[in-house]
Amino acid sequence: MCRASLPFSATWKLYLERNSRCNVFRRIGTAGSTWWSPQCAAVRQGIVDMMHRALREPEVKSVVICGQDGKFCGGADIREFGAKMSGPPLVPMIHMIEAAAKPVVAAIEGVALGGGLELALSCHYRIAHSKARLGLPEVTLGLLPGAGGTQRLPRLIGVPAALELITTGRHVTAAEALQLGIVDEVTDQNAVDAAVKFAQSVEGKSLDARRIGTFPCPRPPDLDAVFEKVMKEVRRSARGAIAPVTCVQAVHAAVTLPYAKGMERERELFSTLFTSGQARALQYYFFAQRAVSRWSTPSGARWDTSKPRPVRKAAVIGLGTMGRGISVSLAQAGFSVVAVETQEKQLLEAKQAVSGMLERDAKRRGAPLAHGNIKYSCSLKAAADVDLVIEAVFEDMALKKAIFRQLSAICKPGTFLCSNTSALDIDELASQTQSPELVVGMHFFAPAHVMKLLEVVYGPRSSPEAVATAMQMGKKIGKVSVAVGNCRGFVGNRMLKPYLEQAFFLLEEGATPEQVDQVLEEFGFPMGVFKVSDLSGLDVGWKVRKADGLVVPDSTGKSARIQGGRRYSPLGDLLCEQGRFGQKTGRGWYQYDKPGGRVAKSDPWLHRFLEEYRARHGLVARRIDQQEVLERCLYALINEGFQILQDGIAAGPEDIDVIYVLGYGWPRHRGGPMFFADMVGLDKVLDRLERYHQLHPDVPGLKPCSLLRKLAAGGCPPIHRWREVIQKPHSQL
Ligand SMILES: CCC[C@H](O)CC(=O)SCCNC(=O)CCNC(=O)[C@H](O)C(C)(C)COP(=O)([O-])OP(=O)([O-])OC[C@H]1O[C@@H](n2cnc3c(N)ncnc32)[C@H](O)[C@@H]1OP(=O)([O-])[O-]
Repeated sequence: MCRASLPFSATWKLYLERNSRCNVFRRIGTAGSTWWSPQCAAVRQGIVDMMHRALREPEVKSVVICGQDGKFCGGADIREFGAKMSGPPLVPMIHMIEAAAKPVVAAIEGVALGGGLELALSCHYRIAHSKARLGLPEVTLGLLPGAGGTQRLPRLIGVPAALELITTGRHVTAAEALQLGIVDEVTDQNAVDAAVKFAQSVEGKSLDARRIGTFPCPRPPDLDAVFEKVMKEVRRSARGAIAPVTCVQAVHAAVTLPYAKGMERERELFSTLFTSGQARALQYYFFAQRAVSRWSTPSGARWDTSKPRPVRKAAVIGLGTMGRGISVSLAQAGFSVVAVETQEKQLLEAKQAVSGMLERDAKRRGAPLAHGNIKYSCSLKAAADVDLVIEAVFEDMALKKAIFRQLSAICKPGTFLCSNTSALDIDELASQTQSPELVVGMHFFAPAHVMKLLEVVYGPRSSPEAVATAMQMGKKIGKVSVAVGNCRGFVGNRMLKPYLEQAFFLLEEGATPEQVDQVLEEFGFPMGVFKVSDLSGLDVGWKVRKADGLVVPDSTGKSARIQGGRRYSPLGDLLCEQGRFGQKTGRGWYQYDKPGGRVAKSDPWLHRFLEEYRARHGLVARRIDQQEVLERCLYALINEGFQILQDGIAAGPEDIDVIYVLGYGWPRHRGGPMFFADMVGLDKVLDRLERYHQLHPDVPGLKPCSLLRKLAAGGCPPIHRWREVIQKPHSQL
C-alpha cells in the first residue's frame, strides 16, 4: 500500500513501495501489483486515497510522489497483462493528480518508464536524479503509452521529439530529459529531498500553466507533410510491426483533436494493440531475453550453482574482422586486452583499424577512449599471463588445433581457452589442450563490437565454471549470451543450413532470388537470404562445402544434385566458380555497380544462368507462390529448431528465439522462430512439413522431427510448457 508521511512540515510524500529491482507497478506495494492486478488496484486505490486526503487537509500544501530504494517506476507489470482490471482506473487517477489544486511533484530516481513516466507527466513538476532514465518503451512491447503518454508528451516537448521517443521507445538520460523539457530540474543529490524542497518552493503558486493536459498541442505548420514523412519512415523501419505505426496515429490525434477526444483515440488504439499477436510476441521476447541468462546444461550445470571466475586480462588471437571487433568490445568494457596477430603487417593494419573503431565509437558515445587497454603483439607468448583467451583465426580446424596446442603450453594454469568458431567442434579443440575443462566456444556475430548476441558453446568436457565465466564475460561486454551445446553450427548456423538449402531448391524449381528475398523481407527480415549471402560472401560457404567434399561433379560431369543420398543444390558452388562471391566482387545472386557496392540490382545474367541450369538438369520451372516460399524456408528452419531442442543443444525455445532475433534478423515482433511456430499452430506446421516432405522425400530437413510430432500429438501445448515435454523424453503428453 502507498503510505504517507509528514517528515517535512507541509509536504506529503506518497511512497510507491516496492520490493523488486525494477519497481514495476506490480511491485508498488509490498506484494507487487500492476494496474490490472488486485495488488496494483490497491496501489492505485492508495494513491487516490492519499491524494484525496492530501487535498482535503488544509495543513498539506504540496505532495511529492516517489518510489522506494532509488527507483521511481518501471511501468505496468507485463506478466499480468490480460488479468481483469479492478480498482480505480488509471486514467482518471492521472487526471485527478493533474487537476489537483496543490502542487504535485514527481521525484524521479532510477527509472520512470512507460506508465511510470505517464504518472510523472500527470504531476505538475518533475525532479530527476542525474542517473535516472526516462522513456515510453511501450512500443517495444507491441503497445503504445496508454495512460495519456501519446497525448501529453507532444504537448510538453513538441511533436517531432515526442514522435521520436514514442515510436522508438528509447530511454533518455536525465540530462537529455532536462534538455527536452520532460523534467524541470536534475539533481546529483537525493532527488526526493530535492523534490520536497522544490514542492515547498512552489506552494501557493498558480498551477494553471503546469497541467500538461490543458496545453494546446504545438502544431507544426506543415502538419500533413510532417506526419506523412514520419509515417513513411516509421513504416519502413518497422518492417511490418504495427505498434510504431499506431503510435504515430495516436500522436496525430494529439495534434488534430481536443485533449479529451485524443485520449479516447489513444484508448481505442491501445485496445487494438493490446490484443494483437505482435504484442504477445514482443512481450514473450522481453522475458525470453532475460530467461537466457538462467542457463543450464544437460549435465546439470546451472547459472545459479556455477560460479564464474574473475577475468581481468584477456587475449584475442587473430585480428581479422572478428578479432578486431572482439578486441574493441573487450577494451570498451574495461578489460585489459592483449591483441595478437602473427604477421607484422597485418598487426599494424589491425592496430590502425581498432584504434579507428575505438575513436569513432568514443566520439559517438561521448565516452573516454579505451586505447590504453590494448597491447599488440606478434607472438602468442604475449598471452602467457592472461585469464582468458579468445581465438579468432580463420575457420580452419587444423590451424585452430595448432593454436590451442600452443596456447595450452604457453598460458598460465587455469586460463580459459575460448574459440570464436562459428561451427567447428569445440570438443576436438579441447582435446588438444591439457585442460579440456577450460575450453568453451564464444561465437560472436559480425560486426562483433555491434551485434548483441554471443553463443557460449559448451562441450561435454567444459566445466560449469568455464561456461559461467564466458557467460558473465559476455554480459560485461554488453552481449546477450546464450549457452548452447556443441554440434556442427551450434544453434544459429545449424538452423540456417536447412533454410538456405530450401532457398536454393526453390531457385531450382522456378523461383528467382528477387522473389524469395521479397517474401522474406515482407515477413520482416531486414534482408532476404540471397542479399545476406551476397553481403557475407558466397565463398565462405563454398570453402566449407569443398572441405566437406560436397563440391564434386556427378558421373556425367555435371555438378551433382544428390550427395550422400540426399538432394543437394550446387547453385552456390557454380556461382563461385564464375568468381561471383557477392558484393565484394560486384556480382553474386544480384549485380552491384562496382566491387564492394551495396545496392543489389536484379541481374539478367543470373536469370539466364538459372534457366540454363534447369534445362541442363531436366528441371521444369513452375510458378511458386509466396506461401510456399515462406513455409519451405521457415518451417525447415523451425523443424531444425525442434531437432536442436530434442538433442538438448538448446535448453529451451527462448534460447533459440533470442539467437534468431539478435543474430539473424528474425523480426522481433514475430517473437522468434519457435514462438512463430507456436502462433501458427504446431499441428499446422507439422501438416505442412509432412506435405512438403512427401513431395521432396530426398530432403531430410523437411521430415518433421519427433519432438514436433510429440508436441502436436499432445495437443500443441503453449510454448512455455514445451520444456516439460523436452525434459521428459518418454512423456506422451
Ligand atoms: C494503460 C497503459 C499503461 C502503460 O502505458 C503500459 C506500460 O507501462 S507497459 C510497461 C512499460 N515498461 C517497460 O517496458 C519497462 C521494461 N523493463 C525494463 O526496461 C527494465 O527491466 C528496467 C529498466 C525496469 C530494469 O532493468 P534491470 O535493472 O536491468 O533489470 P531487468 O531488466 O533484468 O528486470 C528485473 C526483473 O524485473 C522484470 N521486469 C522488468 N520490467 C518488467 C515489467 N514491466 N513487467 C514485469 N516484469 C518486469 C524482469 O523480467 C526481471 O525479472 P527476472 O525474473 O529477474 O528475470
